[in-house]
Amino acid sequence: MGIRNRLETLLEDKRVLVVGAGGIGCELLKNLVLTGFKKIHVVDLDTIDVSNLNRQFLFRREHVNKSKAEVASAAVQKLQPNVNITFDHDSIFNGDKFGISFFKEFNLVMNALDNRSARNHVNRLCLSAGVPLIESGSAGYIGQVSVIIKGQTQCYECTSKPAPKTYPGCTIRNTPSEHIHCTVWSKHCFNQLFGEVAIDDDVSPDLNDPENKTAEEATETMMNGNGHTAMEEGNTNGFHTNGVAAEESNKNTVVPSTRKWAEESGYNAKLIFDKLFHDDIEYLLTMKDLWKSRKPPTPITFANVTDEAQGGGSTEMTDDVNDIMKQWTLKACARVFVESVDALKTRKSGLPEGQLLSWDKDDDDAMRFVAAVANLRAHIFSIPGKSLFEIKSMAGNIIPAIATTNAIVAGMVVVEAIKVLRGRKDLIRTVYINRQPNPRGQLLMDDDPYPPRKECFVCSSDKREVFVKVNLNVMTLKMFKDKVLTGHFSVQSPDVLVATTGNIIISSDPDDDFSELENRTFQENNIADGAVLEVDDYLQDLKFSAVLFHDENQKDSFVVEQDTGAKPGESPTEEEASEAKRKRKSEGEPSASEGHDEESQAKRMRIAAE
Ligand SMILES: Nc1ncnc2c1ncn2[C@@H]1O[C@H](COP(=O)(O)OP(=O)(O)OP(=O)(O)O)[C@@H](O)[C@H]1O
Ligand SMILES: [Zn+2]
Repeated sequence: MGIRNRLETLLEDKRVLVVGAGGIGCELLKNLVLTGFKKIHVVDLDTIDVSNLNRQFLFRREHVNKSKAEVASAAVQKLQPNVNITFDHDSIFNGDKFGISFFKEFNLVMNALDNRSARNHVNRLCLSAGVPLIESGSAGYIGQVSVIIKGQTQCYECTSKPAPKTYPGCTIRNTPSEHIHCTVWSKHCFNQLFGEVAIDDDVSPDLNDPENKTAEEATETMMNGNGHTAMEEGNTNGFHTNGVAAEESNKNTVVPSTRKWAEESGYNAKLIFDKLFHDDIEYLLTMKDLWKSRKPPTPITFANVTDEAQGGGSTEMTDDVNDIMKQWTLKACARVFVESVDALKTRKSGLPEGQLLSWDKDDDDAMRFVAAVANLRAHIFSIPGKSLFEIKSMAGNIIPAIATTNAIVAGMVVVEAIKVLRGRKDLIRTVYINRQPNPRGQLLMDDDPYPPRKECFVCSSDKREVFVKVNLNVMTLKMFKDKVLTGHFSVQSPDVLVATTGNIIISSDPDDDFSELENRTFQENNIADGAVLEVDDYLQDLKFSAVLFHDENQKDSFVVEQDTGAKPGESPTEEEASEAKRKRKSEGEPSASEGHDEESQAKRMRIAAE
């Protein structure tokens, strides 16, 4: 029998699921039908955007705003009319439709997703249903394909993925040293003034900065209104401490939020300018310890920036506020600041009561505001400025999607898929697409799949444990549920009980009212250091223990260690050791263990580029 016939026979009755019909998904669906796959189901929640058309080649201009899953299915059906292709325009998180029994209907699942939580979710369902999964991803010129088979290879979560890049709050609020710190602050500033305010978005000086030994003195100054002109004028300053700082200084003064202050000032752009770039900076200067070994910031006012012709001599700078490729002069930044604050103020006031603006890199006013604010702050801290174009790419975390990388990834997915369906697990490889050929001239590299990690909290057959450091006096059960269980562990419908007492503290049943309990801290619920919580998500068929450790240094934040069973702080972990091994093996190329999501890809790109 020829190879074509053998393939036809093999694929005749195989049913496969493709999750995601974007960049990789379109390539993959085309490859599958051209290879001879006969029964394909595709799930995608999204509709087609104009920006998808340059690489998601199954879509045409007339398809914009239509379902990706539907249009992609119809397009590949045309390529091979005898293919049985079905679709769902829905999120894979929809547990009513896509539960374990749904996954069991397939011989193989292939992910073509773009986010970690959906990948985690499919990983868990495939493990539970006992269906092999092929995971893939790309970021710019690099890509990866790996096969996940329960009990035989590492699952997607055997290695923890690097957390999204975050910066210490005090660096952002007090001592920025890179332009990205100013860009992050600037996005927070947008939220403070016009958008949804997250607890981590505070832009005012941070008195809790561990370096700031003069905090008390500074707090006194602020509370008394001494030496801090704006404070003397009542609420014109709007400088507010975070809750903990206020508590620690034992002065529960209610200090108005930046938003409230801006609203009361009628969003007067020039006043906001002087508060952000002069008054708050003057205030930072009173925290003297911060500037012992750093260059202190230089406050600016709207009047002196606009009166002085700043930066006019530099060829790199422009007064043309429409030039997004060149760095604006300070004067131009001040002008954009006023224009964008005015525009955003008008848009915000036109919204129905209670609605807010949300930051989007493609929203011109929002982007111009962030670029101007970031450069003004950068100037204050003696950090070189950037063009709007550069800031947009940093602020939007943009890694360009490269159609060719997606095509190679999708090709390798099919190669591995056939091995899995032939039952040739001995042939399975993890494949990496490098940014450039390695010293041996290879652009594509492959490696043996790694065996499952014994302590993986998702796929281990015996010990599923994670260690979480939280401040038990600050973190409420609700914060734990939202930030740790959902935000970090991608758990969808958790039931949580305390191992020692058997008390249920979080319930997935919508009829249960746990609101009183959930709004209390762990400490208020008598949950102490070392407590073991049993977490159970019936939708994902996932159970693990979370051991809580009290850490005074965490506020509403947390640290997770889920690796070797070592207590928090003990290192190196087994994962780190095996990652080092992989790095050696791949001769400086990206490591196998890292995920496919934006952050880890960016990290891998850096490694590859170095
Ligand atoms: N929970 C989910 N359920 C179903 N599909 C999902 C889910 N999350 C993401 N997807 C889909 O996965 C696909 C990923 O494709 P891709 O990485 O090319 O992203 P994109 O949104 O099409 O493009 P870009 O992000 O570059 O604008 C998208 O079509 C997206 O809708
Ligand atoms: Zn695992």
